[in-house]
Amino acid sequence: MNKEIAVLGAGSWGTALSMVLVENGHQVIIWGRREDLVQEINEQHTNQRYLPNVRLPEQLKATSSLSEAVAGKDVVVFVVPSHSMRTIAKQVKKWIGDHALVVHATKGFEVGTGMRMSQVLKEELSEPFETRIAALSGPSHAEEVAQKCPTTVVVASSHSEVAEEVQGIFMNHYFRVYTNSDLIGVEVGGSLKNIIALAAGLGDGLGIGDNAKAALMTRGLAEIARLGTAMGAKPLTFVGLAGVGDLVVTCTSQHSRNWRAGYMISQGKKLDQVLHEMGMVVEGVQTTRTAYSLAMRHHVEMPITEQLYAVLFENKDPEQAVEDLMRRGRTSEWEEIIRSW
Ligand SMILES: NC(=O)C1=CN([C@@H]2O[C@H](COP(=O)(O)OP(=O)(O)OC[C@H]3O[C@@H](n4cnc5c(N)ncnc54)[C@H](O)[C@@H]3O)[C@@H](O)[C@H]2O)C=CC1
Ligand SMILES: O=C(CO)COP(=O)(O)O
Repeated sequence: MNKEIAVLGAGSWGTALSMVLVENGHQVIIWGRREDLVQEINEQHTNQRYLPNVRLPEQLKATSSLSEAVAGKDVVVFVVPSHSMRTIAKQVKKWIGDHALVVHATKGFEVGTGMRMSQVLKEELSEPFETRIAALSGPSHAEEVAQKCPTTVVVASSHSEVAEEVQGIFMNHYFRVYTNSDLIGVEVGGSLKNIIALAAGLGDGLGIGDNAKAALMTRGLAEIARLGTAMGAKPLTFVGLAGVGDLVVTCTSQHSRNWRAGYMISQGKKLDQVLHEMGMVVEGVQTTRTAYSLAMRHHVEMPITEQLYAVLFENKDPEQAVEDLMRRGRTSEWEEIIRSW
């Protein structure tokens, strides 16, 4: 059945997801902060800054009013950067109808608390949304979804009927949606892969080779799974779309902002300059900070994250970071993961 849907966040991902939803016959309104962007979407049917050279469907409406966006909607999709999730949730809670489904497609944790996005939403929206929150994640660059390239994602909720309802709303012939009951694993996998993508971009820029990149991805997955399981995730989730799937695409795609940020740092650019030049959200930077402290809180080793933290925030020489990773003490490949099962 067709739904009335609000998409909050008119960046690349919010715009691409809105296109999917319009394609599926839903009535979609996208909320953006900037009036000029809202006007561009409504009048030119483009979003040149965040999704260049894409023609948006004329049925897609945009607004800069949060109340207009969410009031009376069947589904509210949050696609704002993680740093603004709580503020936006606080602002909209008085307008979201009691019957609405809440979905988020954001990859990251709340800075300071280390909370997952569904936890932030639960805390802000409270009853009666406790059971009606789902997370959408997986290997899905907005640029390719907007071109209708075959894409698979996963929607997770602790309530299977919620995940299945969201699956039905988003799924179509080029956007295949799987369900998963492991909300923690899906959110943690989608967030932590950005750290490894940054490291992969750095490694590629330093020219450390394909063997090293395969090592970063594989050992990266091991540390993602280690922290994830310590946080309550199911290990199998990390070999699924929100784990290895998203890790592969983000470490290898030309579209990845996290990979590009790592590459630019390897060329000697300072972090501030990289973020300024990118002009888009690079979630992996703050996620590195958060994962670094979550690893301490949960007493798990995350050697790649620790080295990236030192490069990003303590001015460590990236080549030294690679050397230090290679000189770590001997260990067994599966020891820690098996211990955490
Ligand atoms: N771009 C992609 O291919 C994908 C992105 N994501 C995730 O989606 C989330 C959003 O990313 P994108 O749309 O790519 O970002 P983007 O960089 O393309 O756009 C960011 C949007 O957020 C808005 N924004 C920035 N600060 C804000 C604030 N304080 N309050 C409200 N809005 C604010 C900007 O105006 C802009 O509309 C991120 O967590 C990202 O990791 C997930 C899957 C794919
Ligand atoms: O999460 C993404 C693809 O699945 C987008 O990654 P970037 O933010 O690195 O572009």
